[in-house]
Amino acid sequence: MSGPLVVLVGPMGVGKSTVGQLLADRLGVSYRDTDDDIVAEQGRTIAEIFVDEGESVFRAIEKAAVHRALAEHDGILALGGGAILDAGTRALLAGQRVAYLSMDVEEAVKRTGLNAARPLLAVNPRKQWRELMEARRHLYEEVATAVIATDGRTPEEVTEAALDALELKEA
Ligand SMILES: Nc1ncnc2c1ncn2[C@@H]1O[C@H](COP(=O)(O)OP(=O)(O)O)[C@@H](O)[C@H]1O
Ligand SMILES: O=C(O)C1=C[C@@H](OP(=O)(O)O)[C@@H](O)[C@H](O)C1
Ligand SMILES: [Mg+2]
Repeated sequence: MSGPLVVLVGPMGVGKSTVGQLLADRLGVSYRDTDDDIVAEQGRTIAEIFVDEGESVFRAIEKAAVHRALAEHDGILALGGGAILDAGTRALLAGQRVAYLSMDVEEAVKRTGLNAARPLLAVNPRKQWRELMEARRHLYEEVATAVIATDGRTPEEVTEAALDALELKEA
């Protein structure tokens, strides 16, 4: 299978970036995060791109970054939470090992509610998160080859559960 060893998807704040790094360490492979690629390429934060140019411009930048990373990277790849909104991206994920990290709304508010770096949750995070999940849950499920619940688990415990669910052995 070409492409990343594992692609991580799931909503904002579920721990894709945190667990992605831990998984890479445990498996002895490299880690890449498409949000980091976008910030490096654009020379500005994700929040700045949203404020300056709006969500649709961000999505176009994101789509290009995700497609590039899927073609280039062979380690652990974490996507931004909305990357799966793009049908072309979902098509590229078919045939990949894709882990969907999930959580319920209370856990989401705990992790992201006060974090202004995520512009989509800046106002009324609980309601916004529910609406985002109504629109996206089926897309995460569509692309996933494994679903890992993160509620009440530490990042290390989630990493362990992911290694089990993905049937991956450590280096
Ligand atoms: N399993 C976990 N339990 C508690 N907090 C977590 C867990 N995983 C991540 N976090 C925290 O939640 C926030 C969002 O994590 P992050 O890895 O950036 O998520 P994502 O990349 O999915 O948006 C960070 O402050 C991180 O430290
Ligand atoms: O879910 C989303 O639409 C977004 C998720 C964010 O990434 P994380 O999922 O890593 O927080 C980031 O790409 C942007 O703020 C939009
Ligand atoms: Mg992230």
